[in-house]
Amino acid sequence: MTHLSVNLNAVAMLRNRRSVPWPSVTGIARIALDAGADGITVHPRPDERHIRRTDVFELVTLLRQDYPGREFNIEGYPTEDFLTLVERAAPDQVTLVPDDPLQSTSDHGWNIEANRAVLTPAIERMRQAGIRVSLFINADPAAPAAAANVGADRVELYTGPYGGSLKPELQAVHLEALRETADAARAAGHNARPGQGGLLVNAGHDLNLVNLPPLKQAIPDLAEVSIGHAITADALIYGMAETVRHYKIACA
Ligand SMILES: CC(=O)[C@@H](O)[C@H](O)COP(=O)(O)O
Ligand SMILES: NCC(=O)COP(=O)(O)O
Repeated sequence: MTHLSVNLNAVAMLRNRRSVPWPSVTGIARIALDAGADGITVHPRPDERHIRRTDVFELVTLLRQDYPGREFNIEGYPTEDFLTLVERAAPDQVTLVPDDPLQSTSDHGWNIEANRAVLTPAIERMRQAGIRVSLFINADPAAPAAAANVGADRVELYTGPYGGSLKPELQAVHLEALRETADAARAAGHNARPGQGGLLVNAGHDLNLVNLPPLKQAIPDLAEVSIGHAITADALIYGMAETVRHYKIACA
């Protein structure tokens, strides 16, 4: 089974249109968790355009008090501010993403070799705090070995090119590259940490109910998907609880 982590960025963005506290980010999180979501993901950006620092702490309190065992995943670029926020919130997982603060959304994974000096101490610091580290990577079979070498526990496949491509033949090419990268991750983990198992693989960006099943078929041992944009869009039609139940079936 693949874990479903519901990303609440888009819910926070809707709330932030006005100076009122609704839709409530923690309220929607509760509905998603009651419907069976395995975890919650947020990507607090420096300008707080959607998730605010206060949301991070309210969500961690909600999860720890009322949903023990469900996972909290925080995504972001490893600035000092971000790493301090993550240490204070103590999520289960941090996903390091190479986003420029001005970027409108995530559109690529790490060039790990070129960013070794940024990543190695950040990963070590997060692991010292007892937080699992995942690195956001492109569909590139060389990336998982590099991720294992800088100490990451997992990789998250950037699925934007796959999820966003509307031509089936192009989508098939992207899917094959994702499959090859997941194969490389299993091998990379074994090589970097003999006896401790492969590097687990997460995936996210522009996944939805149509493109998730073929991804699951290509990568049956996919550990986790984090999905926000499509879940929020589907929730406008079906409601959050019903939408989460549909995605849980796709993750089974
Ligand atoms: C890291 C990642 O894949 C992103 O999907 C991100 O969480 C989305 O960020 P925005 O919601 O700000 O577009
Ligand atoms: N890590 C990807 C994520 O959290 C959500 O991406 P999207 O579904 O909003 O594109």
